[in-house]
Amino acid sequence: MNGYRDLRVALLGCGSVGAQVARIILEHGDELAARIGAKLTLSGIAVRDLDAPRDAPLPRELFTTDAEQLVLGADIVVELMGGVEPARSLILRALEGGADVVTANKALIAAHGPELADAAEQVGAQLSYEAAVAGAIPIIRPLRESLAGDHITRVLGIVNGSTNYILDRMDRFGDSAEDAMRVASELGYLEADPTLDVEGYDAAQKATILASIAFHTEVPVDAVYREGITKVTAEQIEAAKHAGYVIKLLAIAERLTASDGTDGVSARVYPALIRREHPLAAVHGGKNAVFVEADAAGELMFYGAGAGGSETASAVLGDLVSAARRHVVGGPGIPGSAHAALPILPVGEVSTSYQVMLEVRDQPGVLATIAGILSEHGVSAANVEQSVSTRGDDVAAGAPPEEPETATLVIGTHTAREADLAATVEALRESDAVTAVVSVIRLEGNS
Ligand SMILES: NC(=O)c1ccc[n+]([C@@H]2O[C@H](COP(=O)([O-])OP(=O)(O)OC[C@H]3O[C@@H](n4cnc5c(N)ncnc54)[C@H](O)[C@@H]3O)[C@@H](O)[C@H]2O)c1
Ligand SMILES: N[C@@H](CCO)C(=O)O
Ligand code: NA
Repeated sequence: MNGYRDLRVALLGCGSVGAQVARIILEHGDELAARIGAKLTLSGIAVRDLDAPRDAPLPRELFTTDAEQLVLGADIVVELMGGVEPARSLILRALEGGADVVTANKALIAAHGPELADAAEQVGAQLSYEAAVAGAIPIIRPLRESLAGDHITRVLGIVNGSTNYILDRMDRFGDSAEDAMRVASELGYLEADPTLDVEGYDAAQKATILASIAFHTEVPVDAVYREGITKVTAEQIEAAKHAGYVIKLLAIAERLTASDGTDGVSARVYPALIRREHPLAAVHGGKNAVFVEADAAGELMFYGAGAGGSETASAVLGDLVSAARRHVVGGPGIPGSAHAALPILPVGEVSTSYQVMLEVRDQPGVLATIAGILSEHGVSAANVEQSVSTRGDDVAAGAPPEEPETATLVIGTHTAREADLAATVEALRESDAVTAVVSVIRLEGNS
């Protein structure tokens, strides 16, 4: 286009997201050039197989299998291959050469974010990764820029679409965990290794990134406490519904004061109860949402598509336009920010409340014993409900009760320190009054 200088964009990877990014650059080149003040020229697309089918019609002459060479001549490198290597080495090479880098690679940023941010800062280049958390949803830039003058206290995210889809099916259609997982798999919602989704690894990577940005602190992914959804049962979902809650897999980043007065950060992922009136409870299907609490702004929620080729490409293009604008107007990239360097506190320091489902001996004195165990640990019950008794079933079946008759109790606690709650559950497990701890789930989202 006349009057505009060219900015050479090297695209690494041409899968679901990469093909859409290339398509948008080619289809909307004129409009993008007008917004940027320079023309984005795709200098090449690094692929593994030159002849593989693509999700968009793209000129074959753009493809190359030589990613290293492609990176060398680029002004901006867009990495959409995924995985740690060779993505990490290629990005380092690009940054060392002064190119700006845009990536959607959550696994890489979670594991090597500080190293890459340092490399970018050394040369005044820009490293951006809006698409790495919650896909299309603008959340990195709002945390980093729009809320830069506020004090963020907590971030609660539904940042894994496939597990949200599974839990939502169980809640809304009464699916068993196995059936919901099978449908999610058939629809292609799960990662190639579904463990990444259902055991919470993907959400933990995103929690690391959210916590690091929100609290200006390096939060290693290994420091994120993590539980997945594989132990969530249809019975738990039913009990939650009955009590006015929904179960969501949450990635939580929170400012905390530990019991010894230390100010720190907690990053954690687990399935938790959320009140059905909470905005996060209305996040259905494979959608994502991030709920942010900040001192001045109050409560904010960012909602939308956490995955999908063109949806994720939207976030990549936003970063690409921002990097390109910087080439036009000059100035260094936005540096990483880890100046607060807060300690990462263990999950035991978190304040939360538990809902515990117990199978107990159905005999006098049991409730008093359980109340005693709670109070010994400084935990108080907010509500206790006896939901089921096996006595009627045994009699109806005419079977002599070989096992002692039992009842199911659901106890909701008031807020307490996680360590005290966990110790309470252990003591309950060991008590003669309790025949089984059926399930334990935390309650989140209260102010
Ligand atoms: N798909 C989504 O909805 C989504 C959402 C958010 C973030 N992301 C992230 O975006 C990135 C890309 O995801 P995707 O869904 O497009 O993956 P994909 O598997 O569809 O595409 C990746 C492509 O990169 C190619 N590739 C891998 N290694 C390569 C190499 N060494 N040289 C050349 N090509 C190579 C693969 O052959 C493949 O075509 C990942 O980091 C992913 O985590 C994806
Ligand atoms: N497996 C991820 C893809 C998007 O990062 C999800 O289910 O949300
Ligand atoms: Na995003």
